Amino acid sequence: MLTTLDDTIKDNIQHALEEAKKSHQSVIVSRIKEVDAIDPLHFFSSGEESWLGERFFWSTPTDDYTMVGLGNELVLENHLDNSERFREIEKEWKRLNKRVVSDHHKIIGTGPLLFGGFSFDPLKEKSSIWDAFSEAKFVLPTIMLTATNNKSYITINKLITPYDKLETCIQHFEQFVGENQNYHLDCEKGNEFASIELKTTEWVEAVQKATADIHKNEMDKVVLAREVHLEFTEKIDPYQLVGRLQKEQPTSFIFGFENGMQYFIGATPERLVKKKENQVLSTCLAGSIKRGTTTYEDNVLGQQLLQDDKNLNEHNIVVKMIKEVFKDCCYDVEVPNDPALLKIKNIQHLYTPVKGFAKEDQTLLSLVEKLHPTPALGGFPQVKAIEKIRELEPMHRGWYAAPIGWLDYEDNGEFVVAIRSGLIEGNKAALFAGCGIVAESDPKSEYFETRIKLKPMLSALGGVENE
Ligand SMILES: C=C(O[C@H]1C=CC=C(C(=O)O)[C@@H]1O)C(=O)O
Ligand SMILES: [Mg+2]
Repeated sequence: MLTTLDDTIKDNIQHALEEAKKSHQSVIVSRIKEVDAIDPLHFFSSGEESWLGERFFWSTPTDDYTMVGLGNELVLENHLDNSERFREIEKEWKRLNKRVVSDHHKIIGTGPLLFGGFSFDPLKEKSSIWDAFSEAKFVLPTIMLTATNNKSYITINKLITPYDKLETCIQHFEQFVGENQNYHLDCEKGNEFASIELKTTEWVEAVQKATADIHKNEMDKVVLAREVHLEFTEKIDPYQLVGRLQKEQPTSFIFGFENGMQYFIGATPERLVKKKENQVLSTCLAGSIKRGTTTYEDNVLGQQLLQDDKNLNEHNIVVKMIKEVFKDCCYDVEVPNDPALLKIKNIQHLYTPVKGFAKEDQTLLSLVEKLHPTPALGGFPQVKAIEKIRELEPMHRGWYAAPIGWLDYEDNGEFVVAIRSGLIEGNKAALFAGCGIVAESDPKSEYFETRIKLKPMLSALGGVENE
C-alpha cells in the first residue's frame, strides 16, 4: 500500500524509541499516506486472514467518513462503573505520546485514533451472550483505511514500548509496503434461518407495568427493549452483512466491531454526539411511524407523526434533556423549536438537531458520559428510568443502545447509539429493538414498532419478517 518507506518515518521511530526508553512509557508512531481509491468493504475483507476478530467498520450517512480498522495494535479496556469507565479511557488515551508522520496536511479521521464503545448499563447483571464485552473497550488499529472527500488514506500505527528494537519497528511499517488488493465481493443472499422471539409476553407485560408506573408519576418515560434470536443454516459473514446494510440503509451510520468470534453490527440513524474542534452536534431522535407504500400515504403518515401528542411527548422529553446538557457544556446552543421528519428505509422519526460550541473544559468523552443514556434509549428522569429497565426489561442490553464510535488524539470524533443492531456469532444472531414508553403508550402498537425497528437487520441478514 505504501510505495516506499522514507527516512522521516525511520527518524521518527528512532526518536520515539529514545523517548519511550527515557520516559519508561509507550509512544505511538503513526504513518499516514494518501493512496489510490480502495473499496472499504474489500479492505475489511482483506483483514480476514491476519486479523480475524480484530476489525472494525464505520461509515456515516453523509458519506463524509468511512473507516475500516484491521488489527488491535493497542486495546484500552475496563470494567468500571458509570462515569469512571469513560474517564479511564480518556486518561489512558491522553497519557500515550503520539508522533505522526504524514505526506499531506493532516485530515481528520486519519492518524492515531481509537474506535470502540461502551455497555449500556454496567450495573445490570451480565448474561452469557455479552460475556466477552467489557463496560468500555477501544482499539487503536494496526492499519486503517479512511475514505473521505473522495480520497483514501492509509494509517499504520505502531505502539513503541521501551523494550522494542529499532529493526522490528521498522519492519512493522515495511510489511505493508507494496501490498496488492484482490478481493471478491459476493453479496448474494440465500442463508435460510429460523427465528425465535424471546419473552414476548413478558415484554408486553413490562410495557403495561411501565405505563402504570408512569400514571403513578414514578417517571415520565422509559425505553423498553426486546430480543429476537435467529439461527441460520450457514455461518453469517460480517463482510456481506456490512455490505448489505450499507446498500440498504444509506441514510444510517453503519458500524461493525469484531470482538473475538463475535461481531456487533448495526445501522443506526441516531447520532449521540459529534465533535469537530470545538463544534458539537447531537441529534434528538424519538417518536416513530411506519413508511407508507405510496408517496401520498407516506406524507399522510409523516404529517400524522408531526401532530401526534404521544410521539411529540416521547420526542420532547429527549430534546429537553439534550438541550440542558448542551446549555451546561456549550455556548451558542441552537435548537429548532419544532421537530422535523427523518425518513429512513423502514421508518420515519421525529428529529431535532442540537448544535453548540464546547466550553474549554469539555471533551468528547465527557459529553458522551453526560448524554448517555438520553431519554431516547433510557428514559426520564434518567436514574429512575435505568432502574426500571433493570427491573422490567426481560433481556440484557450489553452494547445495544449504548455509545459506539471513534475519537482521535485532538479530541475530534463521533459517537452514535448502537440501535437497529445485532450480535452475531457463527450462524447465530441476536437482534434488539426498543421503544419509548410514555403515559399514552399502547403495548400492541409498541410491539408493532419494535418489529419495524428489527427490519434493517433482518433484511440485511437475508429475510424480512412477515407482518
Ligand atoms: C430504542 C430504539 O429506538 C429509539 C430511537 C428512535 C425512536 C424511538 C421510539 O420512537 O421509540 C426510540 O426511542 C430502537 O430502535 O431500538
Ligand atoms: Mg416510539
